[in-house]
Amino acid sequence: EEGGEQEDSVKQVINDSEEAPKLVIQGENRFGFTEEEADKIKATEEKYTFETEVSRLMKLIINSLYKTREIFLRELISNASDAIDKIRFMSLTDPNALSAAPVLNITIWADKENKVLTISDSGIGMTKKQLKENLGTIAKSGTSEFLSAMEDKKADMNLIGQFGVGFYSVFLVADKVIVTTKNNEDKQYIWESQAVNDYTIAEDPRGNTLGRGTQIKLYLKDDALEFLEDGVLRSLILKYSEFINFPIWLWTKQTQVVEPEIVDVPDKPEEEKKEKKTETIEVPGWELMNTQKPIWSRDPKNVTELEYENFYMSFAKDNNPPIAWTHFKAEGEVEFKAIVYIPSKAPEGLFQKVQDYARNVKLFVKRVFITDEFLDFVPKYLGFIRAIIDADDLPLNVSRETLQQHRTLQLIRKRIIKKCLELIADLTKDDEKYEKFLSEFGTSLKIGAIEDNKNRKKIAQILKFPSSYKGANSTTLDDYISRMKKGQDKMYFITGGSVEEVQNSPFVEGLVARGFEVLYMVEPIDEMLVQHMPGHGGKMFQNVAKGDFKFGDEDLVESQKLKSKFVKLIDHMQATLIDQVEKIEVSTRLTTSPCAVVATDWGWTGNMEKIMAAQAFKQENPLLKEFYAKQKKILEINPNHPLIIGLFDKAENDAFDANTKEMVRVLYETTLIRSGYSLKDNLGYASRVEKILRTNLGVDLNAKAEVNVTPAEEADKDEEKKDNVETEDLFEEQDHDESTDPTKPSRDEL
Ligand SMILES: Nc1ncnc2c1ncn2[C@@H]1O[C@H](COP(=O)(O)OP(=O)(O)OP(=O)(O)O)[C@@H](O)[C@H]1O
Repeated sequence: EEGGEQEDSVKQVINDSEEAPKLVIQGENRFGFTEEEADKIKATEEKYTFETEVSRLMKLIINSLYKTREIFLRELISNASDAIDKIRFMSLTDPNALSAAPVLNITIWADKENKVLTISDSGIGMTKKQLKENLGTIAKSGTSEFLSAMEDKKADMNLIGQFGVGFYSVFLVADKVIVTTKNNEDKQYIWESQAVNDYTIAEDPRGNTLGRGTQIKLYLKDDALEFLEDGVLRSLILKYSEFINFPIWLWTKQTQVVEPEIVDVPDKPEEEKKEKKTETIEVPGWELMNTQKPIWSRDPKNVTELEYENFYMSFAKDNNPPIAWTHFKAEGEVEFKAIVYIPSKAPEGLFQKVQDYARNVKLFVKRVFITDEFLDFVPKYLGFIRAIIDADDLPLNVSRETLQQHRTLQLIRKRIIKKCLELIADLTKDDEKYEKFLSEFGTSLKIGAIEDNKNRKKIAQILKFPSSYKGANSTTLDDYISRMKKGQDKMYFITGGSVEEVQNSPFVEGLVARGFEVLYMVEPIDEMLVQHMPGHGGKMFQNVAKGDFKFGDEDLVESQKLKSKFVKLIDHMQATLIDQVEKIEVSTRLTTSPCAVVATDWGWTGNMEKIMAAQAFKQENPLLKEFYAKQKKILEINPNHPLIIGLFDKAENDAFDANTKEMVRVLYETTLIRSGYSLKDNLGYASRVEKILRTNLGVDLNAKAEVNVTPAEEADKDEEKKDNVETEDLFEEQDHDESTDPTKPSRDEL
């Protein structure tokens, strides 16, 4: 039988060569099946259709012109390693788990003659049920988004592993794939697919040849034969196996030096004996491709930056190197080694719960992978970190569920959180890096300051905000405090939608004119932050858009005088804005703006109103929302502004007519917009502005635009009927098609 010879030679080399590792080859390495076996498979195989999403994915993969198709190997090696991790974990509590195939390894064999690449592992294998679930459906959520992004060419095939569909990348290079698998709980099965809509599963007529594990045979496409070349394969495996904790063996031809037989003829001179040259011959055999010494167990002094980066990119399945990391050994109460990484980019959907487990922390115990299924190992706000923890003293016989509650793990958790915050604090020393970090994870830190009472102080020290002093760059609160003016006892801030918006806010101008610095809180979360963190470093925050705000340099007598001077105007304005405005005050804080709308102490600022309108709040308590929305506001007028002086004159001269009232309304509404609020009556505002425009242009207030429009024609009833009949025919035709052509999708599927 074809290939049988090769199988023999495989074994021989391993047994005979002194150099050969002690290795039991998992599974059979024959090519194909005997005719009898093939017939048996044909007769017993069951056909299944791929889930729609799998077919969609497959279509994308098959038609992909993706250049780096090599990633299929990364995915297969990673799956093999996961499968071995699983059986090794089981063996901790079940001594018989490994007996069917005690040696844990991954083997890769390129068969040039038959154009087949085989990857085998002695991992956990799959039962028939798991085969169907794992290689026929897509379990993980988020895949749909990946598919849409791929279809719109917005995503990269490289990301495939992050979406739990890495296996299907085999179809980048193969047009037929056969998976043979044996799990301890079931028989050996064969899964086969030619990347169309269906796949088959059959019991293996050869029985259990694997012992335990999975063998994947890729029948390579003609344009993918390079992956059988020794050089190509070798460099790829080296690239992807560096951080795999199990031996990966590649079937290669090794060069061996053969010493010439020296026949000791006594009368020949020594030189002649030496002339006989040594020969080199090529011997096929298994070659170990990785060293499997986990990077975290090495001395940090001997690990290069590049190694740390590559390790991160490999285990986190991230294309970008991390922005920072810390590698440490904890001693004392609890002993463990860990590497904590901060990615350079926030993962997709950081604040949404896409999966049950974040899978961002991998726990090993004495180098044995235990789990990455933790429910919030670190608090959610630190959910972006990636960590590897290898503990020495954790009980291995507890279930994964109770493990998380274990005291030792709780201690580890505390240490990891502390280390994370130290790592971030360390980042602050490098301005450029820290700004980059904040643009990705600044919101996370603020959530931390809100939620993590214990660490709030620490987090507050590393928060940064743009300010009137720093412009769009940002300042820490401590730096802000160091620049506070004499007698200033509060940290001034304003909230809003963007730096540009708040920079021009009427509330900021008076402060900036006096030389005070104002913090710009332009993220929606900031409103919540100041509620939970009322101050820092002994200084309270002060919202400059709130009604009670005072500079401290106000002249009470002067302001009383102004109030009496403007009383008539205030009365007129108050009467005009009776429904919207609680009171009107003569402002001391305005310099360049005519007026400003401020929130009462308990009312919402414009920014808060917008946030609440956009959030789930509307479902929670509509009554409360209405209450806040109806809160009347305070209108401050600038006594020095020409517009206000103009209105003042109208009031004093008893000329506060309907037209003036209309202008007051428009002025108020424009001020609402400038102060960050949204209008309740957009149409009313628009028509008031139009009226002012008309008046200024001297156009008749009631003149209408003249346009000629042709009314649409009435539909012809008879024609319509005919059209419908035609459409029905079309459906009938399709029905007919379906019944004759089984490859076409049914209407339901469509
Ligand atoms: N060599 C294997 N041995 C045992 N099970 C496997 C093997 N390869 C794949 N599987 C099973 O098939 C499932 C799907 O594999 P796939 O690579 O598509 O996604 P994944 O490995 O779950 O996701 P990710 O790539 O994010 O780890 C795996 O979760 C695993 O249960």
